[in-house]
Amino acid sequence: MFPVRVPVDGTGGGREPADYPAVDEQLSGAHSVGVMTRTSDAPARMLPEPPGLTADMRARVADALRRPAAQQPPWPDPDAVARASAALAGRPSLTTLTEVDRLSAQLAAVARGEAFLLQGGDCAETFAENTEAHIRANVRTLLQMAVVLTYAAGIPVVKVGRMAGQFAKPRSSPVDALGLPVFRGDNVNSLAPDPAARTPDPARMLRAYADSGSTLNLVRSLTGSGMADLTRVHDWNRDFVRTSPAGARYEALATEITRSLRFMSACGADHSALHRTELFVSHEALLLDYEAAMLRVDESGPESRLYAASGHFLWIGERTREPDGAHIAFAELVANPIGLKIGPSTTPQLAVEYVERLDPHGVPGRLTLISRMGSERIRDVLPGIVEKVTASGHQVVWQCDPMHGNTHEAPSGYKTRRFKHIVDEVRGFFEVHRSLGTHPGGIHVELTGDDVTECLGGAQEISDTELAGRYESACDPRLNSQQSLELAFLIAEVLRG
Ligand SMILES: O=C[C@H](O)[C@H](O)COP(=O)(O)O
Ligand SMILES: C=C(OP(=O)(O)O)C(=O)O
Repeated sequence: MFPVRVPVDGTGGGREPADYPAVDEQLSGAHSVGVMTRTSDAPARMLPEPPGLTADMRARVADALRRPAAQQPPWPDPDAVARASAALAGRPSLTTLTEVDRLSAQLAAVARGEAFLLQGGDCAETFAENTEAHIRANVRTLLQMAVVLTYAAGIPVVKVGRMAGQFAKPRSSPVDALGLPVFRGDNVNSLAPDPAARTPDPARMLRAYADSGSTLNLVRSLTGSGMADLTRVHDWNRDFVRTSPAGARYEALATEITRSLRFMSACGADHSALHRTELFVSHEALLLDYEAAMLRVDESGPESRLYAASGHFLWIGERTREPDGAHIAFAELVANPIGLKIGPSTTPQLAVEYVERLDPHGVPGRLTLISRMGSERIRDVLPGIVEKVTASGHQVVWQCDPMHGNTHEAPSGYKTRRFKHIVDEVRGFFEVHRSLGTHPGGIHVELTGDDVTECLGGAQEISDTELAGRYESACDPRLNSQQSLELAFLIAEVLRG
């Protein structure tokens, strides 16, 4: 057993790191089954260990989880958390280390400048929206974008969905505009504006696990079969070009892709890669009770390896990247490739510290630095970081999240983002890398294949008064399917110079 201490921070209850007892103190009684230890003022829960955990792993996990953790829910009933964690720990892994290693190899290629990373999906997945239609639409949009980018970049595109686990959200305030406890994602509480529904309920973690499993099942099936067929995906893009108000601009590129596909077909090229693909899944490693319960040990190789079986790629968010905190320490533990969001307050020195911590062995692609600076800051802040990290010798993946630094409140009261700011941040990202001779490795976007009205502008010219029409995000505004495709075509133009 190892203890999980989940302190709450300013957004959930307020405890100082100094309040946490030393790990040895927490470990007392650690080996009795089902134990929950408590100190006078804070609960320490005991988690069942994954089979195969070595003594060294146990010590490192315990060390990580005793650290202060921001953005954790104020669970009202620690016993219920312990029960949910124990149930999760006994469930099958959602992902295998073989899959995770395959993604790592592909990210190494991105870090070397030989591939491009496309990552996208909902801001927050929800149980209600976890339908076949929604998942299909998101997968389809990612595949459509990937075809355009692959053609324009002339290198493979590694595809990663924000899906099958993106159920926990960090928030700016512990209460919402109604004075209710804020919605923290469906694996914590419910979006319904009701005090009971907003009370954190650990049983939701089991539902999140089950929903992640069913999403993954569909994703594996869709991408392994007809849906990923290149000709079919390109036909959808031709529909976009035909129907989008911006279509004329992209017609020439779409026609070039059509010709290339015809050429390949005429040559008899019928490689399986033209008919299927692999879409990996990712989420923010935010909710430590869930992530710790989903740790698994893979004993198939010469050495046992600890990995997060909740997804393929996990990232640490802007609000939880405290260097001495639990989230960074958790990321250090696992064999999965890791992403780290870096906002405009990140200094080059701090970026290098993160890189040394999270990529101690200098493995290309082990770490993806996801800049989310905002369109106004990226050209000033990113160059110093790229220069210093490059000089450190580590080969990271440089990825641009053009969403999170460009959020504002519209006069209508909706949280939104302007398409032109999103495009401008992506352009800034490419400019910075071009001027430094480094590889602009990829993009990370909140999107949906549904026809929502959450971001302003784009060729559809969504206006403030239209936001209310289909504003369906449970948290932040996403690009809709047309805006996503438009972004892909615009990036294709940039890639082709
Ligand atoms: O997705 C990112 C964050 O969870 C989100 O921007 C926080 O939103 P808030 O400021 O409404 O809490
Ligand atoms: C919370 C997120 O982003 P950030 O940590 O960059 O704010 C997110 O990508 O869901």
